[in-house]
Amino acid sequence: MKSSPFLVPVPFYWCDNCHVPVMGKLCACGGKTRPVSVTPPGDVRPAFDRDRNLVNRLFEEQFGVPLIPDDHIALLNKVPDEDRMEEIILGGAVVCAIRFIPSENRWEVLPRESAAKLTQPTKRVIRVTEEAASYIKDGNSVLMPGVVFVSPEILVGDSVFVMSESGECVAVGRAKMSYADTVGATRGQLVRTRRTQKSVIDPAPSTWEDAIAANKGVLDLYESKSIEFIRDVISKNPGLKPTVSYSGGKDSLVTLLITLKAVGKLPIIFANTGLEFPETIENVHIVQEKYGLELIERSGKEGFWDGFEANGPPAVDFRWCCKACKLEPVKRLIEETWGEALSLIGQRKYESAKRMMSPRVWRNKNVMCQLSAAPIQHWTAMHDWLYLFREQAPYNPLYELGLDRIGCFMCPSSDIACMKDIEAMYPELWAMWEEKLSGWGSRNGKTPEWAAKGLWRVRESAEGDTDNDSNF
Ligand SMILES: Nc1ncnc2c1ncn2[C@@H]1O[C@H](COP(=O)(O)OS(=O)(=O)O)[C@@H](OP(=O)(O)O)[C@H]1O
Repeated sequence: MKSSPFLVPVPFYWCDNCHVPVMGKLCACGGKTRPVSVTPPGDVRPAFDRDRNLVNRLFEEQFGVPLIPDDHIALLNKVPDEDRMEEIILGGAVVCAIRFIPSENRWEVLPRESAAKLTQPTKRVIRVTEEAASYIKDGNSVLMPGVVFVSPEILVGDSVFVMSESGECVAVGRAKMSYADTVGATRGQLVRTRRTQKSVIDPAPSTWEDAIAANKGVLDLYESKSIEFIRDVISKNPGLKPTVSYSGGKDSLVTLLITLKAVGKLPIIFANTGLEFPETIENVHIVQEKYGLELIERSGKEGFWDGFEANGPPAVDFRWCCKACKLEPVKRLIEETWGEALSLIGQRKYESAKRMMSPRVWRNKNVMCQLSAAPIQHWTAMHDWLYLFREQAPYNPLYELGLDRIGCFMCPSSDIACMKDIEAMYPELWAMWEEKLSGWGSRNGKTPEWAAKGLWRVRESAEGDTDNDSNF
């Protein structure tokens, strides 16, 4: 049997003294940390204001109260699901997950018992006697005998909190009966409880400054290892022009900052696909100016629209676009300018199964003139963010607007939840894309749903060199 590439342990811990995440077994305070159990790959990241507002709004709609206290830091962990699902981590425990249901165009909260240690739900609550509570804590369903209170808004299928009369949350689960069904009922299964991992929670306030201080040793170590790697790969390849591939994303920004410390200024290469968000273009220029760097930009716009006419829109399983808009322009640029180059790239192993298996130094078969190297291959997104906060780096503001990955605005690898956000934030850009999709669709026998419902994102029968995860 093939083992999961994600069996690599996630270095994600919590310090109960400092009330912050620590990316190692020892906190800078000297205390030992405890591991936090998150779903692999565990590329945990901070919840920014927009993420916090979304979680609070959803929790309030379902359970009557917001979840995240203003003075607590919150983290997100993207987990595999039909579309988008995120674990929400507070106080060193996963307190709930939110998942997007594309067919219903809505989010749902899947709570865990630990959420009730942070906030007291007022909606979708069931109260049971202490005797029933001890039975339910053993993993049993909630049966009508023993139930003393049912919130009136409960419908069949709703997620609910099951509380004891003394106020302890004894289980979470899905209602099998509505409130109306329970009126006068003395029998029946009211809730099928969900087994969730019992986790320790440390519900105390803290700040990102506290987290940066707690991670000092870890960040210094990761930085010095990456510096060592950069110096080593450059010295082993003296004939190659060293450069940094900068995309306007957080990983390439970390890579750039570390490169500056390792060897000073190098030219940055930006392949402008013509499908970038305005904030990304602006970020590339801000970074170039702030660090006084030579920016070498190439456009991949023509390649994209020519490819679109010939192939139709790119799909998750047919990403011809990376080759056309990024690899080809960069290949030409390197061949024309230096012949061959070494590019430091913001690739990390926690980003995808393919990247988990990738070597740290490689050549893409489509760009043989470029030797690629990943100084931050072993970093998680949390390392990135703590480092960027510590260095007060000018990161792309799109991350604060709810995007966790920066790339082309209509990347087929984005989930529907993300595309809905982008459509709302950039209506004109999205309308242009839908028009192009509909035009190509009607010329090629596609139904209107193909364009409108995101069906274009998957093309099962595609063949050829699609360079799906471009390994830039
Ligand atoms: N357009 C463009 N121009 C210059 N450099 C780029 C570009 N796209 C990707 N990269 C480099 O590849 C790193 C990983 O990028 P991504 O995972 O976002 O994209 S890709 O799938 O590799 O195309 C990426 O780091 P981050 O984007 O910060 O993750 C860059 O170092």
